[in-house]
Amino acid sequence: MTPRNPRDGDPLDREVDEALALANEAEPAPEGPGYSDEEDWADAALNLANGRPDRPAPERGRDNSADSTGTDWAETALDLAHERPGKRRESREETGEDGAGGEGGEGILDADVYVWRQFLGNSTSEGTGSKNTRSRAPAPQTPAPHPKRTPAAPTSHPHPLMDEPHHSPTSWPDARAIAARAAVKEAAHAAPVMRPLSEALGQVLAAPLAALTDLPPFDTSAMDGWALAGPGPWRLPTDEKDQDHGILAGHGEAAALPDGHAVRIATGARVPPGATAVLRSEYGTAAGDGWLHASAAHPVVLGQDIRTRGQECRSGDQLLPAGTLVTPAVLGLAAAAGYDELPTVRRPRVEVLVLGDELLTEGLPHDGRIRDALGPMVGPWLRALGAEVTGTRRLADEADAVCAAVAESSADVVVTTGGTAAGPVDHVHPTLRRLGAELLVDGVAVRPGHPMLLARLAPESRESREGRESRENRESRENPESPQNPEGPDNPEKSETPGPQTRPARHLVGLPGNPLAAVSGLLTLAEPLLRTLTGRPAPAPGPAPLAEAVQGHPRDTRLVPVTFRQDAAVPLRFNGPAMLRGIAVADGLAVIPPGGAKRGTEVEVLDLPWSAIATEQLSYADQTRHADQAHRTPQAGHRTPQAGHRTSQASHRKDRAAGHGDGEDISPEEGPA
Ligand SMILES: Nc1nc2c(c(=O)[nH]1)N[C@H]1C(S)=C(S)[C@@H](COP(=O)(O)OP(=O)(O)OC[C@H]3O[C@@H](n4cnc5c(N)ncnc54)[C@H](O)[C@@H]3O)O[C@H]1N2
Ligand code: MOO
Repeated sequence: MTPRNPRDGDPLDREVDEALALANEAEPAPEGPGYSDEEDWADAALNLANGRPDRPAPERGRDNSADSTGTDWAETALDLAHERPGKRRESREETGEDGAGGEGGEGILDADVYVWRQFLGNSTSEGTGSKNTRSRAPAPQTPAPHPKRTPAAPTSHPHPLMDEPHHSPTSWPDARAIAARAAVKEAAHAAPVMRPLSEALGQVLAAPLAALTDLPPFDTSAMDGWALAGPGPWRLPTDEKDQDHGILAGHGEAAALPDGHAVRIATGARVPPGATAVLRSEYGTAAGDGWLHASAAHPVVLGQDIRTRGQECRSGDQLLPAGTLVTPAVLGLAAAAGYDELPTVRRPRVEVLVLGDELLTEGLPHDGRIRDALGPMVGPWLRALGAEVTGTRRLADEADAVCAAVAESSADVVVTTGGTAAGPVDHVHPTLRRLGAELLVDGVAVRPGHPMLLARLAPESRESREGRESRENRESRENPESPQNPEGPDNPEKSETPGPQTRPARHLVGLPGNPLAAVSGLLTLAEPLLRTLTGRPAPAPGPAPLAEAVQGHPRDTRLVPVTFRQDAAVPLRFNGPAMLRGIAVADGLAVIPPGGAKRGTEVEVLDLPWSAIATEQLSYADQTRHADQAHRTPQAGHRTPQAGHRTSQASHRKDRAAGHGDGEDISPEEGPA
């Protein structure tokens, strides 16, 4: 049996996570990151906590004969933590080691001390000077058990990966890159969907938008005034109607204007042939003698206030590349350029499976049961990421039920919540094994959310598809009113179920059950996966300076909810893995590298995809109005989507930051610790 990775499933790691959250809340964080002088003791504390040796005994000066009673091994961690930096540095140099994590740049975790203090009743135990410490330390290879807390031993903690080759979590950047690449083939095979403009908001252009007309399509007047021919003064028409209104917008071509003549014209009206300029009404005087005079202050310039045909674009010009998000402005431009419908990227169909017997769908928590916080949250977020959420189903913690639900799902992407860890009813790993799925990412070095996973499922088998289809047909015959989604019309769109040939594989994103960990999984794995499947551009990198230092995990990336104030990212409290209070008032998730980040450090901030939700909702309203209109696939010869052209959408961060700068945002200090 391969020894378990000490980082997998260690309860102490969870304590560290909680402590990180609390440490951020309790005291102002010291100016991080790095705390390079203290790297050793943090490693030592973690190593001992994880029941593994920290340093070879001679270098550490441990006395192997020391008695290993009770709290010794824990005290040792604390003792190491209290060592003087100079001493530690010396020890590091002596050993030539680079820290236990092997990833470099590891930093101290004040939170580690916090955890240890909690275990030890907030005391550091008597006589724990740097020298005494070493002589009292137990043999590092055989840490004595703590009376209250036994360091995890390989055999005491079954983990689904124990029987597999050495498994280490994927780094956070790698996990995102893998997720972004995972469905490239599927994205390339998906046929575009033609949508009427009224249903295209929030979709992504599957093909470049080429102008179907010149814009403006003819020479138009930019102002209300007179169309003029040649130099003035100009003779005005004698016809009463022409004197009153002249040429109005929305009419066919007017009669040619002879040289030296003028005629009233409205903004947007077609300029008559022969006109050389437009004179604004406020710059000219029609004295009543049949002549128009330009005011001396505004001499007429050739072509003034005429918008010439094709000024904005010529027919055939590319206005927008494929991959552009259809915003209200894009709808307007497309309409102006002659479009009635747009080729859009087919939205990936996503089914959400919420696992957990303890979950309630209504009312207050009782009898050890809690409200399902993920069911209401994950679907809308997935829609904001461009998915067509076909349904959110709650499943019992029952292996066969979970396996059947995943196997039979017709969705392109199955998103599960909970059950990713190694508990007795955590059925995600066993299900994936049973289904022969390929694990692309199995655990990520990120806090919270480290048990998250991404798998490639075999395409739905023919038997499974036929069984499902006949069941669905039967159900819809029996109850034609009932939506397929048991939660109601999660999405009113007509389903864009493609043929099996366009869905060569399906994917599964396993989100951890802790709610903030699930959000972390959404942004780490689901966002890049769906970005590829929806043809959306990668978000523009949006670094922001940290308003205060943030403690780091020694090896893992941390994602910390932040709000923006005067362009700086202010870390929010209540950022523990099981908490949603921080993220609920956040503008984004700051990416804190292993070891932490100092105040002022520019860190990446992941946008939370709720600005897109607004467009989804608008789209929803429009869709209900146009429910009778079927989606059509493009006719032969219609423009086909082209890969590779992606524009990055403007980041809203600056705007949001400006908004928060006015002092009306929610204070990150609000609420009790
Ligand atoms: N032995 C180990 N235990 C745990 C590990 C580990 O590595 N080894 N990792 C911990 C971490 S970190 C996380 S995160 C969780 C992930 O656990 P699961 O994905 O298996 O999720 P559950 O055990 O089902 O639930 C965890 C937690 O979250 C609550 N939960 C679940 N679903 C919901 C929901 N829809 N709404 C609200 N809350 C939910 C659940 O009640 C649990 O409290 O595992 C740790 N354990
Ligand atoms: O720490 Mo878990 O990764 O709670 O998310």
